Amino acid sequence: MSVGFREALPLHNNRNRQSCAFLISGLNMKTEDRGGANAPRVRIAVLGKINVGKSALTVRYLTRRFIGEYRSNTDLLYRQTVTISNTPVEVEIIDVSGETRDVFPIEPIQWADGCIVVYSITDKESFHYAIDALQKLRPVSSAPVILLANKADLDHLRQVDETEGRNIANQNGCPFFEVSVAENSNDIYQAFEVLLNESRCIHPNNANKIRKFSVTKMIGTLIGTNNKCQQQTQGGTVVVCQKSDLHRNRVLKRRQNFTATASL
Ligand SMILES: Nc1nc2c(ncn2[C@@H]2O[C@H](COP(=O)(O)OP(=O)(O)OP(=O)(O)O)[C@@H](O)[C@H]2O)c(=O)[nH]1
Repeated sequence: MSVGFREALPLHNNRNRQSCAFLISGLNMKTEDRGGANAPRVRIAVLGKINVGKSALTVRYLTRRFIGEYRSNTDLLYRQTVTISNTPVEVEIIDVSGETRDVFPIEPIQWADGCIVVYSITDKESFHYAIDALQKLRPVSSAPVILLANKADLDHLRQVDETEGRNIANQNGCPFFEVSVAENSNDIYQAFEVLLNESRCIHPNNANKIRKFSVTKMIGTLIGTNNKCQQQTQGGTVVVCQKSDLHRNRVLKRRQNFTATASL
């Protein structure tokens, strides 16, 4: 069950409202290995408490695969080109680690054109974390935000009702999605589409040079132990950077000791 930006736009951003509605009505997005020259770039930050499924969500969206067992303790930057309404868009997604976060992650939020705040329906604390994040976001960023409840497949362990999540989203003027990354909910893709469309509407001229990627190799990077700063592949990239790079290159910082096992 989800609420789209068309409903949320009046509370959220009046600029480009008509064009956003047009784009949303024509949702047709798929991940691609490459895009055209001068594709616009949209940057997304994925926030949330530890263990809510931020990494699994990001990888699911980019690869259609579910990362089942892994651990991570730093932020990751993913790059991929997707097609939205027949237009290639270079997407950068920062997966903000919840593990070592003792202060609110302002840097990735200010870097991003749009934010996804994630909580787990099985973890009430993660819901409170998400509420707190939504409140702290607004003073530091005007970027579009969506609230995403994950692990809907674990209904028997549910601690947060869907209506609670939707009410908080409504109060904050943002779309709400309840999904199961493990089960490949269609709402996962709709959530990204809605956010990317809205973010692109706000930043229509952020054209950048295109990169080429390989999703398969990106997964290899996730599973492997390569610590190079950047893994450029045929279809996708995972970037490992230092925090100090954030201001210099508008590229995000990153984590170590990342191990993963991909399952389809
Ligand atoms: N049952 C179920 N498990 C999930 C789902 N999404 C993620 N998981 C599991 O939840 C655990 C945490 O997922 P991660 O993606 O590492 O969570 P995270 O928020 O990125 O965690 P940090 O990076 O440590 O902040 C993993 O064991 C995943 O397999 C889901 O939709 N359903």
